[in-house]
Amino acid sequence: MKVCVFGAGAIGGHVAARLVRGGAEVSVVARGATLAAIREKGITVAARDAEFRAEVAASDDPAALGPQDFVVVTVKGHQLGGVAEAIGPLLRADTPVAFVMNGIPWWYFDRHGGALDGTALPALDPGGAMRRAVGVERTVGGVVYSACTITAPGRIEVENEKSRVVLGWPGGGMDGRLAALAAALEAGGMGCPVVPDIRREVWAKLVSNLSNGPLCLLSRQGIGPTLEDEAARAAARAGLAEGVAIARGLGIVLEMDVAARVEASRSVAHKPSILQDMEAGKAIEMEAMLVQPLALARMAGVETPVLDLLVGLSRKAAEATGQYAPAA
Ligand SMILES: NC(=O)C1=CN([C@@H]2O[C@H](COP(=O)(O)OP(=O)(O)OC[C@H]3O[C@@H](n4cnc5c(N)ncnc54)[C@H](OP(=O)(O)O)[C@@H]3O)[C@@H](O)[C@H]2O)C=CC1
Ligand SMILES: CC(C)(CO)C(=O)C(=O)O
Repeated sequence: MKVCVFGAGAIGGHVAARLVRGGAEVSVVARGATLAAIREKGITVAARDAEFRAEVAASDDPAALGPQDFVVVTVKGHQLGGVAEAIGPLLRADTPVAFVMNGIPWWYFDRHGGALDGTALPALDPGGAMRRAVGVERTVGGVVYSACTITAPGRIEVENEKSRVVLGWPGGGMDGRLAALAAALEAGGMGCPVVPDIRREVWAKLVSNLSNGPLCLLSRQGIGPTLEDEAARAAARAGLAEGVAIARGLGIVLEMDVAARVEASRSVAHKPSILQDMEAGKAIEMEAMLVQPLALARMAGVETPVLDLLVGLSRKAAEATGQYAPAA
């Protein structure tokens, strides 16, 4: 199976290396120092279960990699415009494209059903560029649980015990292509359940990003250290509860013990990717992960005073340093 991972950063590098271990023929679209390092010495993953190196074909030009059986996109939300421009040469008529990223995906209301079916989210897909370049027919939703940090170009450290990517077609269902990708990831040591309702998975993870992410941006510390503070834990519980309420307003009922989830997060030292980007002086992935969920809350008539404050202050902090990234 020929798979291309578009964006070989922390998550993309980890996924690509697991796919190699699982027997897939893997290439990556990468650039700059990451591309040079991967060409020279492959991708190194240091995880709890194994430390290993994986060789992949790498290029900054998708045309050099050619048509694929599957493409996995793992860039930051505000980098999708560049992907839409470049992805064409990787696609045959039937190549599925999985978007394995945090936040509300650009396709969220496609194949959604009901009154909101087909609602476009221009802040996540300006001008409909991704809809034109990829389209919903071949789009697969993805949610990733893997706490990754790049410690040198091409080297990724993974903090959590066992990583997993959850995949699902926006309209539900399963087919051989998804099964083959999932099997390769599983064989490489990364869990990969395929689920009938990927939007539920989006929200099940997003509620944590929404509450912990801004708190860590404001404290400039990892999740566990931030949650040592009792007031931060109270805010995290309130933020999580508001996230669950937004999901419910959109028709997704999450069975979640918010207090238990906050307690469990106290043992996670990881600095969320948005904090890693803030510290590195890079653009911060705020639109898909923080801003759009609150826009959807307004759409669903759900009030979110705690998240409004947390996200509002985080946005101000990012704007003050020129790191607020609207969609590309
Ligand atoms: N890191 C983590 O622990 C987790 C991250 N996530 C989510 O996963 C997604 C990916 O995050 P993460 O891996 O951390 O991000 P990274 O910034 O580490 O990786 C993205 C990579 O894509 C590259 N890229 C972007 N656009 C292009 C392009 N047009 N051509 C070539 N390369 C490109 C970037 O290059 P460059 O650096 O030059 O921009 C970068 O190397 C995000 O949605 C994030 O929220 C989810 C769970 C955990
Ligand atoms: C913090 C983590 C690993 C999950 O909550 C994440 O999604 C991120 O770093 O962006």
